Amino acid sequence: MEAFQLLARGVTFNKKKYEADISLFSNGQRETPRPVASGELPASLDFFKYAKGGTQQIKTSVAKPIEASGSGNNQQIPSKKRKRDMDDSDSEIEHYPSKLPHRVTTKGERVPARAETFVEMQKRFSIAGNVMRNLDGCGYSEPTAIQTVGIPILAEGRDLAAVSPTGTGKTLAYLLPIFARLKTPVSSQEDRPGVRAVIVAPTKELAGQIYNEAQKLAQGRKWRIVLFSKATAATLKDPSVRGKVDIIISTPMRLVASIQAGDIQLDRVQVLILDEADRLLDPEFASQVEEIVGCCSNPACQKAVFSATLPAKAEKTVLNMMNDPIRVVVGLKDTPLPNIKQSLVYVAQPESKLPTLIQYLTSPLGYKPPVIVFTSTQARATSLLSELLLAGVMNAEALHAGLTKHQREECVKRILKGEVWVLITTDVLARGMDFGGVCGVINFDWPESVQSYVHRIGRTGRAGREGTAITYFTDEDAPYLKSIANVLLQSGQSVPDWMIKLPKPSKMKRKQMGRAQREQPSVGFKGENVGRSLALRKKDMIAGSKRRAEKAEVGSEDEED
Ligand SMILES: Nc1ncnc2c1ncn2[C@@H]1O[C@H](COP(=O)(O)OP(=O)(O)OP(=O)(O)O)[C@@H](O)[C@H]1O
Repeated sequence: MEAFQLLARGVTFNKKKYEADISLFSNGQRETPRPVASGELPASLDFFKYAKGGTQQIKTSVAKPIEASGSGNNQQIPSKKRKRDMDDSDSEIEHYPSKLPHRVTTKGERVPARAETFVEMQKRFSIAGNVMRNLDGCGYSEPTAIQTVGIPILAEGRDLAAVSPTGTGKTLAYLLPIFARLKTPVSSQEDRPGVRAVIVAPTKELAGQIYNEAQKLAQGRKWRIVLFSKATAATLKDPSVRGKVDIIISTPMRLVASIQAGDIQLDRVQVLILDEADRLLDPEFASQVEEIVGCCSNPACQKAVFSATLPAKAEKTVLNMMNDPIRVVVGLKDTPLPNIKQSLVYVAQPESKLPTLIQYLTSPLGYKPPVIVFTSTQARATSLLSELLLAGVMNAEALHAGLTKHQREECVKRILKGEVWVLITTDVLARGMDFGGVCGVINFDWPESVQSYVHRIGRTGRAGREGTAITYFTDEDAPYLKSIANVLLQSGQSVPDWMIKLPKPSKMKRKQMGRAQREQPSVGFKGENVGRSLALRKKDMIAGSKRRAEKAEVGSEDEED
């Protein structure tokens, strides 16, 4: 069957009409890789001989949505885990906005009372009328769980470490209190204290998205919100310009470059937010973030961190930076919401991933666009795009850190306009990005960590919508299955018994796996193996794309960050 798929690549073929002929290639048996979440242990994976012991499914019940009254059911969670989280908590509440039940655990001294509606928040925290109208304009009628709890905490000036699943509205949970705390735009104040709030995010794309959200809320008033780039950083060198800035949104590297050049001071910052905090504490960013935190030297500076995942070590670090903090966890840590239907698909060999994906994307039954496909490296994203285009997959694009700023921005615009059906990317887009209505995520390459898995699949199933997440795994990935299988189990999905019984890979093995993922060769057969005419088409396509990239380059002003 695979041979048939390879030979037929790039050819439009009515598979339904010639079903009988196709079946000749499959030797009467379909070898199509299949989801194993509900299946048996593939013989080649039975390293530990679990198959004999049966492949009984573990099935935890999926949380039932609770009624708007808010009385009711907890998400079903393994009892051991539930106990651990409850021991942690000072209070436990449930919330239901966006159609999903959420269990909320808070820990800390004198936790401010939650606010059930935006109107209640306006009354308690004197939120400006225009911000309320803008909320309405965005279609936000009731707060999500993290908003009901997080907004009062921040609006009352407390430090906060918040963990809430992907797509549950964390951005608004910190933007709204910033506007409440800053009260009036700096331009209407006499002393022009400048830069009063700083939001740090790990990628330019995410910083840009937060900026757009902040602008939507700020409409109608003279808030000065700056998305930090080389160009804006240059204009802020002038103290009279800087003095009029309310909020800066930046990646760590860009902000630190300005701090080190003496072009910006953060000593009057009143609110510092670290979005995707655990990522910001990775070695790549940690020293820069430390420097930013150190420069926000105002003793009254309020600090808050947000993420869908916060491993224990990162949590300890952030809590140490804070003053009398409150910790909030919505749902279970590191656990996707049950509205994302997850499956693990066994594909045996790395070479089988491509035909499996092509079959999925060209199936006569169709798939629901748009989908996001994650690869482990930029080179694999680029080569996978070439292969998909050759196979006739429509409206596919690749977006990764190897593109210029202009190319990345243009691609994001096309995604937001709905012009991209298949977006191939790397972990650069795994966190925070909110492309409304993404129907599915495909992990073409195995994610390097549980956190990466949770954030990748969180690009779908946002704001209470449904989504699907498919993860391919090969024989080589099998030793790392257990941790992801546990995530599925914890979020209420079916997982075969043998997966849970697999031994946990050591730290050393996990490191090796990360290296192996990054060292994978390009995807596909590099032209010469798929026939001369296809190779020529591929060459033309690459030349065309280079020409377009060069053309785009002319218009681009700032390629850094
Ligand atoms: N109160 C609300 N009512 C309806 N939709 C909302 C509300 N708050 C936020 N949203 C929408 O929910 C979506 C997800 O929000 P957001 O991007 O802030 O999620 P997040 O929790 O930060 O996710 P991630 O962990 O992936 O960064 C956005 O499209 C946003 O517009």
